[in-house]
Amino acid sequence: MDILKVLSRGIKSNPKSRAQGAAATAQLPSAGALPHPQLFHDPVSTSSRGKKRKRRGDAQGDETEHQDDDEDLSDVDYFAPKKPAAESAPAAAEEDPAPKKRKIKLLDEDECRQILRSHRMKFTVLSGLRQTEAAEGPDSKKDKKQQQQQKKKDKDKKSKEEDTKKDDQHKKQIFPQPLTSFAELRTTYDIAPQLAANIAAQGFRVPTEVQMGSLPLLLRPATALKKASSAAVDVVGSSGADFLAVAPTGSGKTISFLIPAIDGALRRRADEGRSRDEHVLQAVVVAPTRELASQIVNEGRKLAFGTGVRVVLMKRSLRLVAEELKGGEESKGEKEEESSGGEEGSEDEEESGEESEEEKTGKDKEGALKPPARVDILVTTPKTLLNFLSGGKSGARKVLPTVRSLILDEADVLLDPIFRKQTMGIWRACTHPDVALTCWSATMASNIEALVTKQLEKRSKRPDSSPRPLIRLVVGLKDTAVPNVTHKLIYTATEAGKLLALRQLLHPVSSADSGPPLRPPFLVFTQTIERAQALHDELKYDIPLEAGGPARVAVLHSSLPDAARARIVARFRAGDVWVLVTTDVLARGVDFAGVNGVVNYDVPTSAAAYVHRAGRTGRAGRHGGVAVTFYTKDDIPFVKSVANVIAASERQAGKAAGQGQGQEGTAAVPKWLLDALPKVAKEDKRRLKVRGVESRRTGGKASITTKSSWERRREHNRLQAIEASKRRKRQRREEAGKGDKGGGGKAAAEEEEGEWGGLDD
Ligand SMILES: Nc1ncnc2c1ncn2[C@@H]1O[C@H](COP(=O)(O)OP(=O)(O)OP(=O)(O)O)[C@@H](O)[C@H]1O
Repeated sequence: MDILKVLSRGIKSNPKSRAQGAAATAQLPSAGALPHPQLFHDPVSTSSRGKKRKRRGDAQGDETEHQDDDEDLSDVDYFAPKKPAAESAPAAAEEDPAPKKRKIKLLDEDECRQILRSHRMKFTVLSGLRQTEAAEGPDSKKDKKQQQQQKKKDKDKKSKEEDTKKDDQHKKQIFPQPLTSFAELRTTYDIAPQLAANIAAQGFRVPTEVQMGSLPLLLRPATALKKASSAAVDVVGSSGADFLAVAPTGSGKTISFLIPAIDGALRRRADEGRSRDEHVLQAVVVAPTRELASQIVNEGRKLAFGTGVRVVLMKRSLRLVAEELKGGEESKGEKEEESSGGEEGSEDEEESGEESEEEKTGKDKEGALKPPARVDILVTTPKTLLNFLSGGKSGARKVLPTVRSLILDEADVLLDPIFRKQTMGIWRACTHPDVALTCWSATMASNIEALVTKQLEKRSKRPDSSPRPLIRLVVGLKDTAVPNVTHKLIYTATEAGKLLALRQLLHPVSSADSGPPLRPPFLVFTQTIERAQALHDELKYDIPLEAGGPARVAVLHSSLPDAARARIVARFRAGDVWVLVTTDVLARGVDFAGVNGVVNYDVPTSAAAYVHRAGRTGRAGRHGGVAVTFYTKDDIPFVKSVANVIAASERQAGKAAGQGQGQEGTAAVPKWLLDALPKVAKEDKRRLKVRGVESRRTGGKASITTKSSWERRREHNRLQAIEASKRRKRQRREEAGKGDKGGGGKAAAEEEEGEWGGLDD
């Protein structure tokens, strides 16, 4: 078979297979209209509401039901019909008229409980309830008894584990109001009309689970908990809460933190009587990579359009309004500790050399210091902001006393040793006594939760701070599942075999070999930058020139300059790049809506890494995304955690792992394999997370190739020469055929084109 035919699959449509292709394409994440974004809709008894809720996927049914809900709660549907941004966000809506007093209909606690259960949302108060123990319900006596016994036992033992156990006694479940439609943001939670209009302009039909759960509590905690009977209510009602959300990848966490941040900035501007031109830094959003930070800025600007709230990306050249600390207000050790970089092996954001001198120094051409930037919401990577706060080599250390909200997106990695010192440095610089912390991720290890709890408790002991509980929302299974994605685990005996298997997957010789091909666009993850570069070198000649050639394959990693990274992301978003080879730098947060496939060329180094990488496809409820993971015998000791995530995801999706012979079920990881894979020792897990598979770091296995680069170049040049010669011949025949009455030249050209023929789906 002509290899070029195979490689060019999926490029040009073939009329014969067009109809067939259309049906298949409709299943792809990159195709079709905005899907139903809610992941869970379990049937529960809803007698009090008088309606049985439909299962997930029945978008029409859900919509009707939500519209009915809306009728109860509001007279205006702000979110339908969908209009273009400019139309639906008119300037007239800019000023917030005094909200009319209207009677808000809230759900009772039982109704809240049912809706939250149906969508698999669970709220737990993790800390901050000590002050209100007296007000607790029937369980409080039991809790107290247990506490006393525990106190006795623990008198002399002050280990961390015991602290955690003690904290467990304070965990309480609560049932706040869920947001059943976006219209409620205006009618019940009273957000500004312009902000509501901007949300409407996004065209979302229903809120996702994390939006249902978090928005009421973060916007108006007192309203959200008005009907709740827990002890947390009083505390939250008076001073709000710190918040930790664990929800699946692609479930809309970004707008869940941006809406309250913009609303908070608007409210304080009104309360303080400031004009639209006076900007005070109110919120800081920290994200681990520049790509994610830029994406958040874009989302923020869409939501803040016309409100006067400025959402700004932190750059080295940016000067913020900050308070300088006088000497002695902090220890030297602390300063040194915080300004140190990330750990070895981390794919964090190194400063790259593409900034101009002006940008680096923050001075203009005449050498004068630029005025401070006008910012309400700052989005930053940890190191860029910390560099500013630590004042460079000679400057004084600074703090940000006006910040009222610190938002950690991908909080578990920001609080992991890779970024911990930098993140903690930023947190310490937010010195307002009532600064609220919110943490967001699809994965959250218990040690990270414990760290947050401990830090918040420390802060709450400061004389000027008011008591605030820490509330956690978990949507679905904590840490372990990537619903909505089809998983494949593929074994190859050798590293070289892996490359062949990848090619097979991208360009299968026949569908019987490896199932349906992955369709562009897809992301391919490797363990190291070197391997990403090497794999890119291998794959770039795989796409024929007629289909775009090497430009269709790109590589992105943290050693590239900012501008190059931004360009590649833009080309991938635009569909110009089909295969993007990358490292874990793109594993978290980035939202490429149409990614059809994720290939873990190298096994992810932890279960969490798998969840985030696989979660680049199947976003916002989209179906049809595929996550393929290759493993070799070097990976076998570490594959169990990945296999466990896959098995949990498939259980959620209702796929069976066959038990015995002939009952293999439909699972990517059959039960026999799951049982056979060795358990990973804690120490191995830790080492793997930091360094990856050791054999891939240096030596023969670190490189990726089946041929030498000289051989590859020679092969590529040979193919190009053949193509050029064919083109020349074709042109000659066409020219000759112009005088030919029977059009023989054209026929010959068609015949020759037929050699390609395979651009058929
Ligand atoms: N209610 C909604 N309906 C439909 N699409 C939505 C809704 N909310 C957000 N989206 C879209 O879902 C996509 C994923 O959102 P987002 O990037 O916020 O996910 P995330 O939960 O932060 O994912 P990750 O954990 O990977 O960072 C975005 O394209 C966003 O525009």
